[in-house]
Amino acid sequence: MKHSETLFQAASQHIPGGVNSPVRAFRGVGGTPVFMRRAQGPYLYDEDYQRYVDYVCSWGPMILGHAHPEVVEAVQQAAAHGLSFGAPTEAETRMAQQIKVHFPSMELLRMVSSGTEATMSALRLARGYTGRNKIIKFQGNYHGHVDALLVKAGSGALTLGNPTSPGVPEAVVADTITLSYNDLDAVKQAFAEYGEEIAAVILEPVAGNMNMVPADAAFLQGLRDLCTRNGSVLIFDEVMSGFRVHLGGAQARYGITPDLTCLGKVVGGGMPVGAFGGRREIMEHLSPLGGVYQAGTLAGNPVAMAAGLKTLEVLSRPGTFEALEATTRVLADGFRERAERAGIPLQVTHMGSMLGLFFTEDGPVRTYQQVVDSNTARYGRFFHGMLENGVYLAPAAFEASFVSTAHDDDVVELTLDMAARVMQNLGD
Ligand SMILES: Cc1ncc(COP(=O)(O)O)c(C=O)c1O
Ligand SMILES: N[C@H](C=O)CCC(=O)O
Repeated sequence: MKHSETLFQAASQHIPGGVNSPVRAFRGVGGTPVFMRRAQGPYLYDEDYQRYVDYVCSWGPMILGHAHPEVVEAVQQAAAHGLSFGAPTEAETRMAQQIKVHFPSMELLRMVSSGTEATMSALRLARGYTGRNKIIKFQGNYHGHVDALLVKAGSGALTLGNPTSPGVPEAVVADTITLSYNDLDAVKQAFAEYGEEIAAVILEPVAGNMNMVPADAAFLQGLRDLCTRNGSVLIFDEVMSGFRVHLGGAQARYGITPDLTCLGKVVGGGMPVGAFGGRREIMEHLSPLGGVYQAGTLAGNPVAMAAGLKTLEVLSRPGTFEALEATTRVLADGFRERAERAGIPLQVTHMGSMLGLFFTEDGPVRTYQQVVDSNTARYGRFFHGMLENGVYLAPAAFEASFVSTAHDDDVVELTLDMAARVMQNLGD
């Protein structure tokens, strides 16, 4: 950690908290963030030449593992033809077509440069389309740092104790109604009170920013029905769950179709990309067809499209997703079994290639309250024990873990051996 410590001190002189995104600062688990110098397959290598099995996967995007040779080659080829044109390219159409193969509900879609842009734009569009202002979101869900959605948010906002951010004017969040995840009665009540004023309901259909909590199918179906009945737009934020819980995201997994979908992470293959799209009738309200303005200098960037397209192509090969899901299941079962043997109460959630670890007896975990009541101090000790043994988990108790196609049986076995070792000395 010697070099990481020096680098962190230097970074802290110039960058707030020494990091360009807060959860990286390790405040959720204590200690000094590990500075990485390279990554390959399932491994990260730090500045002190330590190797780690990586379950952060850059917070989701690296679904094929790091520096996948086909993706790197595609990026190199695209870069050699120019980094950005600010004009349309054929690759953008191919990307839209490729996404629609898996997400047919996205009849029209637009590329942006981050998940935050995707949710921000979807929200504006929903409001422009309905002519209404109020929106419903859920506690512990995180949709990027969009002002109107930084209310009782998950991820770093929750970890760092600022789920509702200072700097967001009250007027901006006056129309944000925040409810409990998986609590359909609360949503029914809100619709009973505000029905005709509600522009949109936005949620993570599999929440990955309060660790990993799947929505109940009845909850999602209930939201679908309420939105349809009240003329509100149902937005699935699948920035994280897209291509992760199923190639077609949570909407394919649950068989419930939203009006708008937000994507990010995997769709960019490690490059800064997001996308939003949905019903044609709604999407046609976007400029230049309609009046709802949305734009981006680097939107549809050719190098990013190349990375995303190749990632989706490799991921779509027969058997690839199924194998990834099977690996995740072995890992989840293994964590459960090792914890049981060590007498440590642990709840494990998993779906597709996402996984959640909660140190609590209170399962299955379905609510925000269960998440925040879990033993986060113990998670911190587990995190550091695993780190010392060469396994890099999320440096915060409120983040999901991710598996890639590069995580093979040996890597999983090694991870579970280390987990068994660390659980021997985990304390209370
Ligand atoms: C579900 C979800 N939505 C939106 C975002 C925002 O994406 P980005 O960080 O690319 O802006 C994230 C991650 O940060 C996310 O997990
Ligand atoms: N949970 C966040 C996104 O999914 C983590 C990424 C970040 O905030 O840096």
